Amino acid sequence: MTQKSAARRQPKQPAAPKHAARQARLSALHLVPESLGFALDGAAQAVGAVRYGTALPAALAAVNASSNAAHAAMSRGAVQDIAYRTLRRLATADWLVAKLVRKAPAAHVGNVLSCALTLLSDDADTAAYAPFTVVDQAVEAIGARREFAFAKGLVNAVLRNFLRERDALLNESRVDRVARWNYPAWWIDAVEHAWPDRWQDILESGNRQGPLTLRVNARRSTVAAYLETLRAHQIDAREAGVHAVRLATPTPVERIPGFADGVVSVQDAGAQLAAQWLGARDGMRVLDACAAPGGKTGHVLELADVDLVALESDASRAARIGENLARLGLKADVRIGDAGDPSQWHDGAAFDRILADVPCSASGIVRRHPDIRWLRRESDIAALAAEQRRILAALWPLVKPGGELLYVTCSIFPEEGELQAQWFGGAHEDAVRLDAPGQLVPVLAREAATAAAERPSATPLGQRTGSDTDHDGFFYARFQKR
Ligand SMILES: C[S@@+](CC[C@H](N)C(=O)[O-])C[C@H]1O[C@@H](n2cnc3c(N)ncnc32)[C@H](O)[C@@H]1O
Repeated sequence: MTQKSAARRQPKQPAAPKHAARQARLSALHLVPESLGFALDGAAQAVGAVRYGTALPAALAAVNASSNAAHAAMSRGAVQDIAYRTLRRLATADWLVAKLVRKAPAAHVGNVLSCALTLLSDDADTAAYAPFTVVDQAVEAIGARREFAFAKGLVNAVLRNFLRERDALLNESRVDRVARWNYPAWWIDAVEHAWPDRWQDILESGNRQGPLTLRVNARRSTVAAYLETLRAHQIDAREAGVHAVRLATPTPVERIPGFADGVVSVQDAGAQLAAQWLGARDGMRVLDACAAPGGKTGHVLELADVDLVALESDASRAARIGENLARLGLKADVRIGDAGDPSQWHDGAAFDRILADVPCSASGIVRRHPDIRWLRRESDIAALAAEQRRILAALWPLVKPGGELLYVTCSIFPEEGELQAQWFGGAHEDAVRLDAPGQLVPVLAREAATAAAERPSATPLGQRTGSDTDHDGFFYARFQKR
């Protein structure tokens, strides 16, 4: 491949690149499981599966399941890290592949190239591997698959050519809007339309790795006491909300003091506002209408002794509610059913509080789930908005007079946020809209001061929300029934 021939090809868009035309079954892999080559091969398989519509956690589980248990244990962390990095920069990587390879390569070869190019695009201070190691191991990874061994020379040449012109190529890729921002074009347009003053920061923050935030179980400890515990374990952390503590460096949960015993749970600071704003008090009857895996259910139960029904439509996900509550030593009445059809599961008794954490695009949590942007379609947003309305309309009659419903989405699209709240208020004469956090958008550090000023300073319970702003994107609206 020559410079000239590379220049002849136009870069392509990422969602369904030609090199992902068909996902082939792979031959046996002969590589050392601790090697970067083994991890690149696994990450390439996971990225390939995401291109075909599989969610990244399921794709990674399938990759691990395809190795023997010992090999999977050795490579799991590196495979995951490379797959996450690549999906955050998939459009840039695909642009580079299209630019540097004359004829679209086989799907697996293209995916190995995308993973390797992502690692080589990292700045020196954040790069996980030395460039020569990445090139060498990508070639090894391709050579270790019998059916792709012919492409070793191609992979070697593409990666070396990239390194020779790295900065110029990366600069050139930024001219392409999709390659620059690493989201589908419709997503970029939607964020720009909704947030004309801060769309670039929102997109950029979605490409950073989210922090690890913990929720301190109010029945077991306090933020101040738990920070002391962390200090004693030499773990650097800071307060990030009323019950929230953020670790300076993400740490596996097995190494987090008290996690196994339910002293803390992993939960984003933005998600922790749900239980606070729901304001459930001892003795109340509460419905968590879309409950799995039970993150917010656990928080509500940590804050008050309530009679809580945890509803979930997906039986396999519902099982996780029980697992999470067991770790916390808490109990709920878990029911399987459609929140939009109470006749399936409702016993007729009304609720003082309903938490409606409805299914949504998850556009607010892309920094933790970089696959979401590539899995969603533009048409999903209208379909999800219709589903959210169906669920809200069905839940409202179950709220007691004087009771409250808290509507929550982890979305930054107004169609799933403020526009839904306005529709709900207009469609329900007996609904009074109360104070609530409204739309929280994930922001970069330099925007944090502005965002802190915009945030409400107190919850309805008079608690501080904390001045922290490094949270995922959420929307909150609260309604009281007259
Ligand atoms: C945003 S997640 C909930 C997260 C959960 N509240 C937490 O904090 O851990 C939405 C959940 O709603 C479930 N769901 C989707 N449609 C539903 C429906 N019609 N009725 C009940 N649950 C539904 C999904 O399976 C998913 O588990």
